[in-house]
Amino acid sequence: MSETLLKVRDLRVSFGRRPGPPWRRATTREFVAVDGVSLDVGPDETVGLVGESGSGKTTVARAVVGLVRPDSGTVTVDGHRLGPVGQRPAALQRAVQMVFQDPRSSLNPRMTVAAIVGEAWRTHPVSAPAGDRTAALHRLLDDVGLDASVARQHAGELSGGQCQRVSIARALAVKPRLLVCDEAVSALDVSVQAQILRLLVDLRASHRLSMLFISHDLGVVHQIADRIAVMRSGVLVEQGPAGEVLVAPRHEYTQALVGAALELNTES
Ligand SMILES: Nc1ncnc2c1ncn2[C@@H]1O[C@H](COP(=O)(O)OP(=O)(O)OP(=O)(O)O)[C@@H](O)[C@H]1O
Repeated sequence: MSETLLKVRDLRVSFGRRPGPPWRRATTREFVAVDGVSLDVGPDETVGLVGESGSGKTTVARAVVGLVRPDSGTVTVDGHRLGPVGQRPAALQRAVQMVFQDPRSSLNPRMTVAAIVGEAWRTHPVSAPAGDRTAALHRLLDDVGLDASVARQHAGELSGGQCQRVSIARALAVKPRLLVCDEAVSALDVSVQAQILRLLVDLRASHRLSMLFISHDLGVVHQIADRIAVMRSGVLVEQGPAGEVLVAPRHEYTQALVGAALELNTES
């Protein structure tokens, strides 16, 4: 096993049409959303990826989980290079799981919680419990702070916070090594946000998880990240230990972000 769990190197992702025939080139400009991003996440480490809206954070996350194909650069987990979803060996696909921003739209409202977790086990049979599945499901729900009775409920009947707990349970069901959380608490009320954040901090320790935790909110990232990486306009402008980045930011953009977060804090 390598020292670094996730290694992203020189990642570049663009959107838009590729240059077409020479006579149309002027109308087929690409948009570079992520340009030359390199970052590492170590075992048991949480890295916070911050930056304003549109800076490219989600695109980095989607490239890490294989939902967008980079133009160039590499993503490796434990030294194994990851291709797009569907082309990854099952063990690697299982190793990296994502928790999305809006739990209501990432779960099928007509499925029961038991069926949602069961589907994860069907997709990754090696992680399915060998013995009593109901008991395993109840343990998993307990891990994420949900009562066993929730298993029979449909996702559409649950609150936003409960849905996010189910999303986390679904991710944990396949025993990942790295959880990519993309604005995982942003859509929730402030009090629920704090509960889910607490849950993620606890699970990180109890399940020995590494995390790439994406948020536009420095205050939230401050509560969970060991290291912080700052993105602006598709480029990583600064990264370092959370304490250093927050207390003594070097890049002027990070200084502005920290200043704005402090201002919000004193206003509230
Ligand atoms: N599928 C896509 N097609 C075209 N452009 C895209 C696509 N996905 C993202 N983009 C663009 O890439 C840029 C980066 O978007 P991204 O969602 O990665 O930023 P972000 O930092 O996560 O922002 P937010 O917090 O608002 O989601 C944006 O300008 C966005 O409009």
